[in-house]
Amino acid sequence: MHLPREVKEKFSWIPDRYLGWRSPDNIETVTGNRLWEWFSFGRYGVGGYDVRQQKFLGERWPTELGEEWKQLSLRYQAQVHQVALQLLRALAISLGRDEHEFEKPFDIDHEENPSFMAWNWYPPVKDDANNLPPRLHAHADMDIITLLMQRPGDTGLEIAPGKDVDVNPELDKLGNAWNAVPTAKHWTPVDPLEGAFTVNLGDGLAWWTDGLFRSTYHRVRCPSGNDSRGARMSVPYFVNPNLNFKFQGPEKKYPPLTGFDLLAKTGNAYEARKNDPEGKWQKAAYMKAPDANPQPHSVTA
Ligand SMILES: O=C(O)CCC(=O)C(=O)O
Ligand SMILES: [Fe+2]
Repeated sequence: MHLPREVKEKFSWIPDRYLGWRSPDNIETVTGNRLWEWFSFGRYGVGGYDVRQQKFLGERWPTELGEEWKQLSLRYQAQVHQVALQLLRALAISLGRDEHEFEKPFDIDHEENPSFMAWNWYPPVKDDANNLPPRLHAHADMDIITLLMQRPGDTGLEIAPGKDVDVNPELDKLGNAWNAVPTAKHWTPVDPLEGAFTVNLGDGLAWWTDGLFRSTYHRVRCPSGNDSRGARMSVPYFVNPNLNFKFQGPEKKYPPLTGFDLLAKTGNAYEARKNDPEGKWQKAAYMKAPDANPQPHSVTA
C-alpha cells in the first residue's frame, strides 16, 4: 500500500467490477474514520468480471508492482485455493453431503471462477488512541469461505460465530441468509497464529446449507490496552463459485443463487455504504430480502 496515490488511483475499485484499490476516502464514511485501505485482485490482476454486464474483462496487472509480484501472487492464490478445496471437502463430509459437492464449481484454472485475494492495510494509530471506532466494520464475508492470513503480532480481529449472534427470526423468515447476523452478543478475539489461516464461513455457504452453517460475523477493533499501535496488514483469499454455477440448499429454504449474484451482493454492499453516511448501509447490505431472481447490481436496498 506504499505505492504513490496516483498509481493506486489508476486501479480504483469499481463496484461493477469489484476488484482494485479502495481509497480510505470512500470507505468507512459511516464512522468518519479513515482507518482502512483495501486492494483486491484475482488471477487476472485487477481485470476480472463486470458483474452488471456479466462478462469477463480480461487480464489487467498493475505493472508498477513488477513481474515478480505478479508471479508470486499467482503462486500464492493457486496454493491457497488447493487448501480451500480440502476444507470444502471436509465441510461437505461433515454435513453428510457428497464429498465433492462444494468442491465442484471451484475450478481455479477456469476463467469462470472468480475467487480473489485482497490486501488490507490499516495505518498506525496514535499512541493514545482510545474509544476509536473499529478499524474495519462488523460484517460477514459474502463468499463461500475466506482463508485469512494475519500477520503475527497484529491483534484486533474479533469474531461472533453463529451462537454469538442474535438472529432476527422475522427477517430470517424472509429467506435471506444475510439476515442472520444483525447483532453480536459477544465478540471473541482471534489473534494470529504463526503458520495458520483464520477461516471464515461466508454468506454463500450459509445460503447453500439452508442457514445450517452461519456466516462468521467479524470486525477489526481499534488498538487498545496492550495492542500494537502500528500498522495492521492482512491478506484474505475469498473463495467464490463459478459465475454461472447455480446453488441452493437441499431444503430450498432460499432461492437459487449464481456466482454472479454473489459477487453483485459485494458491489451492492459497497454502494449502499458509500451512499449512506448515516450508517444504514449495513442494514441495506445485510437485511434486504433477496428477489426471487436477483438482478445483478440492483442497489435498491
Ligand atoms: O484484517 C482482517 O483481519 C479482517 C479482514 C476482513 O475481514 C476482510 O477483508 O473481509
Ligand atoms: Fe471479512
